[in-house]
Amino acid sequence: MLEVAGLSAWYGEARVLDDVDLRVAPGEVVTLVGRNGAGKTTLLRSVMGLHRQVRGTVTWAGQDLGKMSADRRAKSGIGWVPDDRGIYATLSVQENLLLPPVTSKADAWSLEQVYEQFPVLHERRDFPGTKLSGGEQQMLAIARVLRTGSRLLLLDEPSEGLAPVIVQQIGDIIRQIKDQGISVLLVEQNVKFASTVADRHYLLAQGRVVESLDNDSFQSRTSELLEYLGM
Ligand SMILES: Nc1ncnc2c1ncn2[C@@H]1O[C@H](COP(=O)(O)OP(=O)(O)OP(=O)(O)O)[C@@H](O)[C@H]1O
Repeated sequence: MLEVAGLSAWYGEARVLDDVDLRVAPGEVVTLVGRNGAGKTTLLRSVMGLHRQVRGTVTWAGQDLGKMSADRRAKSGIGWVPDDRGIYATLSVQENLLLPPVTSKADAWSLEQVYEQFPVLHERRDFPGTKLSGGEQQMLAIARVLRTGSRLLLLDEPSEGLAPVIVQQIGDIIRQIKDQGISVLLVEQNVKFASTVADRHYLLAQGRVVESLDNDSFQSRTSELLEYLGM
C-alpha cells in the first residue's frame, strides 16, 4: 500500500503541491488527472524521492520513506517510468533489460518472463533503442522496472504520442501487471484511456486534489469533470 499524506512541494518559493492525500492499494490502478502544470509529474517525482523540496509523508509497504533516496526507494519496490521513457539509445533491447542490477527478489521478473509477457521485445531483442517505436520504448521502460522487482509502478503519461492501437496494448499490459497484484499510479491526460485501465482517479488542479472518485463515477461524469479542470 502506498499512502501519501499532507504532501506539499515547492520549486524555490513556488508551491506546486498543496497538502495532497492519496492511497494506492495492492493491485490497484489509480490515475492522476489534471491539466498541464497541475503538479502531476511533481507528485510522482516526490513519491520516487526525485523531488526533494517537500513536506508531508510518503508511506510505502508500512514504512515511512522520510528522506530515503530515490535509489533506496527503487530497492524497496517502487519503479519509475519517466515520460521520456529513459531508454539507452545505443544499447539493444536486451542490454537495456539486463542493465538493472541482478536481484534475488522473488518479485523480480526474469528475462524469460519479460519476453513471454512482451513478445515484441523478444522479436526486437537485438535492436538498438533508437530503432524502437514509441510503443516499444514504453513497453521496454515498463519491463525494465519489472526486472527490478517493483511492486508499485509510477507511470508518467504512458499513452503520450502513441497510436490508438498501441495505447490499447499498453492498457493490456497495465491490466496484466494489475492481475499480478502490482500497484500502478499513473499520470494520464488521455482520460478515455485512463477510464479503461483505472480503478480510481484523483483530479488535481493547481497542486490540490479537488476530487477523488471511482471509475464508474468518473465515467458517468467525464465531460463535466473535464470542463471543471479546463481540459
Ligand atoms: N524544474 C522546475 N522549476 C520550476 N518550476 C517547475 C519545475 N518543474 C515544474 N515546475 C512548475 O511546477 C508546476 C507543476 O509542474 P508539473 O510538471 O508537476 O505539472 P504536470 O501536471 O505534470 O504538468 P505537465 O503535464 O505539463 O508536466 C508547474 O507550474 C510547473 O511550471
